[in-house]
Amino acid sequence: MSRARCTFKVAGLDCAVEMEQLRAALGEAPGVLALGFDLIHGSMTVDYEPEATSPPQLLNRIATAGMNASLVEESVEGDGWWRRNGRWVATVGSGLALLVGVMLGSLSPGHPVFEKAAYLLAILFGGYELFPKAVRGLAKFRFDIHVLMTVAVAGALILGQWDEAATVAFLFGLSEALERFSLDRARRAVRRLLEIAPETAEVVTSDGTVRIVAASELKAGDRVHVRAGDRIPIDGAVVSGRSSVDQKAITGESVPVPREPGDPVFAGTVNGEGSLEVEAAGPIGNALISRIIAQVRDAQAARAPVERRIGRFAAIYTPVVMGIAALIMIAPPLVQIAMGTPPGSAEWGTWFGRGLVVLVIACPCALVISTPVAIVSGLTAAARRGILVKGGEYLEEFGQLRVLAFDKTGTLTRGEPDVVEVVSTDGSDGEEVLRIAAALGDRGGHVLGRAIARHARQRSLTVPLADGYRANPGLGASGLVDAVEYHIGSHRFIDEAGLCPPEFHDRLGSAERNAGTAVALSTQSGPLGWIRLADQARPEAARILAELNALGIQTVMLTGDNPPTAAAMAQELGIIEHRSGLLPAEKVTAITELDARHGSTGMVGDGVNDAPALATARVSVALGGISSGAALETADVVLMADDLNALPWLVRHSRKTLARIRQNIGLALGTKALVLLLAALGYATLAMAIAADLGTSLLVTANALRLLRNSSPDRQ
Ligand SMILES: Nc1ncnc2c1ncn2[C@@H]1O[C@H](COP(=O)(O)OP(=O)(O)OP(=O)(O)O)[C@@H](O)[C@H]1O
Ligand SMILES: [Zn+2]
Repeated sequence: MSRARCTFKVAGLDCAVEMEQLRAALGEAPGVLALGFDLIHGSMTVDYEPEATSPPQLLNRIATAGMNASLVEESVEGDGWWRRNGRWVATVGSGLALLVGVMLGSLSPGHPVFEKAAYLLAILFGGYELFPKAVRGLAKFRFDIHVLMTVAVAGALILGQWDEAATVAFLFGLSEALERFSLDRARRAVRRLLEIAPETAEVVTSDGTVRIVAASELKAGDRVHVRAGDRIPIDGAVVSGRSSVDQKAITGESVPVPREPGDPVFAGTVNGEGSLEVEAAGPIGNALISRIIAQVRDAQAARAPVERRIGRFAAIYTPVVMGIAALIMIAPPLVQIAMGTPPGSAEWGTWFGRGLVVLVIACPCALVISTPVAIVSGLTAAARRGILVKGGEYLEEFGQLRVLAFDKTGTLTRGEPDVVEVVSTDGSDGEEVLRIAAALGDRGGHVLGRAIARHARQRSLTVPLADGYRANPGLGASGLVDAVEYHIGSHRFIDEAGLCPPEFHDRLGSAERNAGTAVALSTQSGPLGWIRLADQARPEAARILAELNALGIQTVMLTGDNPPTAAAMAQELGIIEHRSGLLPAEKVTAITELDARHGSTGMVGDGVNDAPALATARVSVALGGISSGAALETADVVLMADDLNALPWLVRHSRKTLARIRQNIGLALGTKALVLLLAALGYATLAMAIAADLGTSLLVTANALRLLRNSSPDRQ
């Protein structure tokens, strides 16, 4: 069981009452081991089992107790030198004792007592964690790895094979130590993300002097001075200065973004050529980088389906092999007896020994440990490239993806449409159409509406206020301006409302064949005109779609936009399949149908209109996690950068992760089969069996950890 500690700053924690409330909320929570309070600084430390809970879950519990807290600090393995190093000390001790035992055994006169004492020491050191675990397992009638290995050690002792028993105990201790080490290594790699944020900050005080403060002490409103070339210590907004900032730490892309007063900046990113003054948005615990790390940690804690499958397999495999071992121990001597050998001279010892070897082979170590290491390494490598994958299951799903559906506006296009034409049915210059459309656009959050409102202001029109705004997702919106009811939306919208007379229908139809999206404006009595807006394809979109196709992934565009616009955009992007005029519910049907026809279908979208379709897809992907907090919370996969570049890498990376897992399973099972064969033929010793297991464990773990290197962020 591992132990971790984190520290929370709790608002209003200054007397015993709050302390008791927190005790009540957290004391009995799963995975919580101990609570500590510091009333002077208003902070609380929680010791917990990282397998059972996580800081975000703890934060939720604190929130349900009605208190507001933020994460200040966490350390993965609890403190204490022994806790971190005890296992290694014991393993080294066991190895040394084993060595002494072997040397004493090879001396010609022999010192049986000292020799046995040395082996006993090796057994105790090697098994100091193993034996108690076995006892606990047995008490619950659970025949796990620990029981297996303990039986093997005890069996060897019964046979008088002290050296074998000591070797088994030592090697098992070593493999457990290595297993923890590799998992910790993969997990800690995430911490390096946090470590990129500086520990101290220069705070500008009200009298203009600069004070050095620990980054963990910063709070909302603090003015922080960031020198040229330094890392930014906190999330916030630039209040003075001009510079460019390298956001690679978060987005994985090192294209500097220009920053000036009003622009947001993030902890851990690197300030460029100019110095900046930044107003902190909140404590470091709420910073984007901290939230990313919390998400990655949660993702690491969740078991991927492939891990569960292997767990289920091991749960069958282990007892089956135990049964075979028992059979090998008893059956051949019984056969000998049946053939007439007197029971006393049947070869009990030989077969007991062979059975023990099989028992050790039953240990599914290599099989069980390699997969979590691969998944955790895979998630971490992705996070280091600015790709947040919310769990091993999505990595697995991405590796098997057949179809990727894309929303159009804001995903394949920039999502910043410009008004290119305003047409009024009364033949005027369309200012009235624009004013009313802008009034409605001001009310809703729709990209097109906002673009119309922006355009009206650029033309210095006064935009009236609209009342009673109602959105009709995927179609349009309605509202009152100066007590008159207006409808704005797609051609389909006014057609279905019966507000599209034939002559207007034809004119609008031919306007729609031009580039862009035409949005019609109408009253209850008929259409007033339309506004055509053009959005540009993202510069990287066509290239990325081609790359995905080359990887064997079919790309589909799903849009609520009208057919001619959609067709033109599809042609420009080289996307083969597209479906247009879809309402949100029809996008859901499209996803279900694609999934049934072609296999695993994922979707990339902005989550506003597409939330139902995104939820239906096997994996949902959101872009621009750095600019939209909502994306960070809802999508299964978040590309922190606001572009599509990470997608092909993620496909290759997920496939690589799955391939590593498959290689590892093959290697582990292959070795086991080989040793089993040798054991059946009587060629394998106990120590050989466990050494093979350890060797395979090492190999597969190293193979899994190699995925971490896949993140070398400079390749684009
Ligand atoms: N609030 C609105 N104001 C104006 N037009 C709207 C509004 N809502 C929907 N529409 C119309 O309905 C069409 C489809 O709606 P919407 O863009 O919301 O769907 P979508 O599927 O998200 O589109 P896309 O695939 O382009 O992102 C738009 O092209 C527009 O003509
Ligand atoms: Zn019409």
